Amino acid sequence: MKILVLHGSMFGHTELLGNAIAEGAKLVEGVEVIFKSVDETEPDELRDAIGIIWGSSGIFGEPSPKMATFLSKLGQLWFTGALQGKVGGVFATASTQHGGVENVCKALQTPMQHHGMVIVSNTGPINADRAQYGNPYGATAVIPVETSKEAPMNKPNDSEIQIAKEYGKLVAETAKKLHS
Ligand SMILES: Cc1cc2nc3c(=O)[nH]c(=O)nc-3n(C[C@H](O)[C@H](O)[C@H](O)COP(=O)(O)O)c2cc1C
Repeated sequence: MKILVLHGSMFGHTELLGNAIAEGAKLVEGVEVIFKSVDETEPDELRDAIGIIWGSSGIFGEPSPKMATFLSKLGQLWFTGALQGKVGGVFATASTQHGGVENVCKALQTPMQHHGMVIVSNTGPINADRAQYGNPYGATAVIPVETSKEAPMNKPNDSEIQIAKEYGKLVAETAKKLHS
């Protein structure tokens, strides 16, 4: 039972969040998790996955060009109904609190709906962490831009990583329930 976690990260930030999602999905017994960039992914690789989680950085409030290019290659999969019934989830990063991270999630869900996928909300225990860092649409992180090119890369905070792990696990569990 394969779960694909695919990122359209341009500078590495979204890749870190995607890695946490993949780590969470790996906690589900019997599930094989593949984590990679969309530009290293051929559309046919999606055919035998039971769950697909894809994510992107926000570029002016929309998914990155890398992600958009990948989505534009999925026409044949739509035409053949290849993704219908698969379980889906999304993730996104941006650098500012109101910089469009929710919009990016919604924009990443729309193609999943066109493909007939079953989208999993990012739900869990209602605690202080989720109240501040949770996002019903998917796993997200707001990561400030580095102050210079030499500065070390900023990362999602511990709460964002933890919620992302829980989301990866939830999507994988849901996919396993629906497909076993
Ligand atoms: C051209 C460009 C446009 C961006 N637009 C936004 C934006 O609208 N809102 C925001 O909060 N961050 C914006 N960002 C910041 C990125 O979304 C943020 O740094 C993200 O974490 C980068 O992820 P990545 O390293 O995985 O590509 C933009 C960055 C670039 C380069």
